[in-house]
Parts: sequence; C-alpha cells; structure tokens
Amino acid sequence: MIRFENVTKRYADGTTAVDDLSFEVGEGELVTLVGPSGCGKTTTMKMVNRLIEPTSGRIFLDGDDISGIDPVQLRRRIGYVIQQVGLFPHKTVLDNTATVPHLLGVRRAKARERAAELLDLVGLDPATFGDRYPEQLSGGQRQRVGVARALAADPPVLLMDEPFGAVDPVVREHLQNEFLRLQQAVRKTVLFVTHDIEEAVRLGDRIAVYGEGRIEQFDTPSTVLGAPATEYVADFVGADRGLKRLSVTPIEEGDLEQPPVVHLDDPLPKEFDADARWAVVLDGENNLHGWLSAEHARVGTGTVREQARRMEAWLPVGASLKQAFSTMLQHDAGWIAVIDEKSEGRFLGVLTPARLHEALRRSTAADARAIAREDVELETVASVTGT
Ligand SMILES: Nc1ncnc2c1ncn2[C@@H]1O[C@H](COP(=O)(O)OP(=O)(O)OP(=O)(O)O)[C@@H](O)[C@H]1O
Repeated sequence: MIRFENVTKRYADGTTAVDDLSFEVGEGELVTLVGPSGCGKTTTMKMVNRLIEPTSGRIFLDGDDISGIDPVQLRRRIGYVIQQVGLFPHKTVLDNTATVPHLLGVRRAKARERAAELLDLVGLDPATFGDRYPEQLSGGQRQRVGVARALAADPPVLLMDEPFGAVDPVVREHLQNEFLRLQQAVRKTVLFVTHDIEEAVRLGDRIAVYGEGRIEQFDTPSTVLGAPATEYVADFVGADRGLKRLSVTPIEEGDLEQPPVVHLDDPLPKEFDADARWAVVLDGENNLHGWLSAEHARVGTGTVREQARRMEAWLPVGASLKQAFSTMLQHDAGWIAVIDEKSEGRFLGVLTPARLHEALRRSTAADARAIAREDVELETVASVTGT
C-alpha cells in the first residue's frame, strides 16, 4: 500500500535526515516508526503526503508514484493526525470534524451526520461534546477529535505523528486501547510515529526501529523484543525487554496445563487424579463454572455444585501473558483458567506461573529462529537461555 524505494532526504543545510530508506506497509497494516529524537521519523512521514519532497528515491501509494499525484488530491487519500491537534478554535467539535467532508463537497447536514457517527466511534458522545469548542475539552478529548477528523473523509491511509504524545500516561494508555479497537473496525493502513518503545510495541503490527536516518530493524514487536537485530536495537528497546515481551506474547492453547475436571452435578469425589489439590468445575455445556478444593470435596456431601467456588480469575485464549500475570497478582491466584471466547466460553486449560515462564521462553526462542512456538524443544530453550 505504501512503499519506500531508496528514499533519501537531505535538507538544504546538508543534514541527511533519511538515508536510502526502503520498506513497505501492507494494506490495513499498522506500522510504528520508533527511534530517538531527530532520527528522521517525521521527515519519513511527511514525505508520504508531500509536505516534504525526497531528495532521491521514490514513494508509491497503492502502486502509484506519489511524485506524479497532485498534492491536494494525494492528501484526500491520507488522514493526518499530529500532536498539537490543530483544531479550529472558533468551530464546535462537530463542525471541526465535519470540515473536510464539507470541503470535499458533501452537503453540510450530511457531513455533520457523519461527523456525529465518527465522534461516537472515537468515544465522544456527540450530544455532550458536539457543540463544545476545543478549549472546553481535555487534552485526551481533543486528541480523539483529531482522530475523528482525520477519519472523516474515510481515507485509506492514516499518518499519525506522536498523536498521543501530549497527554498523561494514564490517558495515553486509554487512548491507545481505544485506537486499537477503532483500528480493528476501520482497518486503515497506518504509519504511526512515536519515540516511545512501549507505545510502538503495543500498537504496531510491525515496528521500524530507526537509528540515524536508517531503519535498524523492521519486524513484529515480539521479534524486535525477542531477537533485536543489532546492539543498537537491543539498547533502544531496553534491558527489560523480557518484561515488555509479556505484553505482546499471547496465551496459546499449547501453553496450558490440564488440571482434573469435575462437573457441577457429579457426586463429590473423595480425591482428585494424581492427588491434585483442586479441580476445575464445568457446567453441563463444558463451560467454566468455578473450582473445587480437595479439602472441600473431602468434607462435603452431595454434589460438586454445593462445594464449588465461583471462578474469579479467568482470561480468553489470545490474551497477553502480561494480562495473565497481572490477573494472577490481582487475585492472588496460583493459576488462571483460560477459555475460548469464540465457542461460548469453552474451558481450555489453566495457566500456571511455571507455564507462563515456559511460554515466554518458548516464544523468545521461536522468534529468534523464526519457527512456531510449539516447534521449540524445551531442551533447546534451556540451551538458549542458559538455564
Ligand atoms: N527543515 C529542516 N532543515 C534542516 N534540517 C532539518 C529540517 N527538518 C528536520 N531537520 C533535521 O533532520 C533530522 C530528522 O528530523 P525529524 O524531524 O525527521 O526527526 P524525528 O525523528 O521526527 O525527531 P523528533 O522525534 O524529535 O520529532 C534532524 O536532525 C533534524 O534536525
């Protein structure tokens, strides 16, 4: 969808901001450009909508060389969100959002209707916020209006330059989550500039890690964190990259342990398989109900239903290992049940701290070798990690 071919940008004073850059962003893909200040991220982005012209090399949008497209026409195909949102101070939120479609010839009433839908989509109730002026909004709310406005003309491509840079960390995380949800719905091709590695790994399908004017590594977040291509990348992603990997590594079915299972209407067992201290309790449809301790089973009479505890800590398969870890801590739980949300909550198994650690080691080894996680032999993992 967006392709850079040997693109170099040298400014008039001789600064080489971008040096022989080649990469491609697929349709519907979200690529984050991350790197320290001054490494050429913004220059890269502004060349896509021709706010800056390359010194050499070519950029293609959907197969068309953009140097042959009129900049005004080009920008209609590209939404642009920047840190200082640049809303019109004298226009209401609704009119700010409706500006571009209106300029493109959409009738005012229709443009406002569409704007209201978009505000709703970015989490701002149009009835509450539509008639406010930008100065009557919080920083996070202004950023949301910026995103709604960029989406208003329904462009296939979005360029986002540190869009959440000016808000505090809590609001920022909230906006990132909302944006991810939004992106699942609209599937734009997105180039997203940030200097924050956490933000880059959280949002990107792939990340381009910039050194000075060049891309040092272009890969998925888990590979960049698990197998940094150079010393520079390893330094940039940080010594705690193992921890960061927790947030980009999903729970897979193969990571789970199978504890003893009992059903609600079973008579209370006197002991569990392999002397286990607890069992998972399922209902008649094999969906998760709760758990039963060996102790309660022993002292009780009647059916499992009478002694079962409700399950408090559970997650869907595909949730991140970080969510699993934080759920364990929050519930002071030694394990968490994992279910398949797609098949109405079917119980799949449990994740224990030991299995969580193993999943992390497996996925690190798998990424380093570009193989699937289940194909990693544990002995191999042991030799890689030296344990
Ligand atoms: N108009 C200009 N003239 C000369 N040099 C420039 C110009 N614009 C940017 N530069 C230089 O080009 C380099 C790359 O700048 P760019 O803005 O692309 O970096 P960046 O990675 O986006 O940085 P930041 O995270 O600080 O925004 C920097 O050294 C910058 O000083």
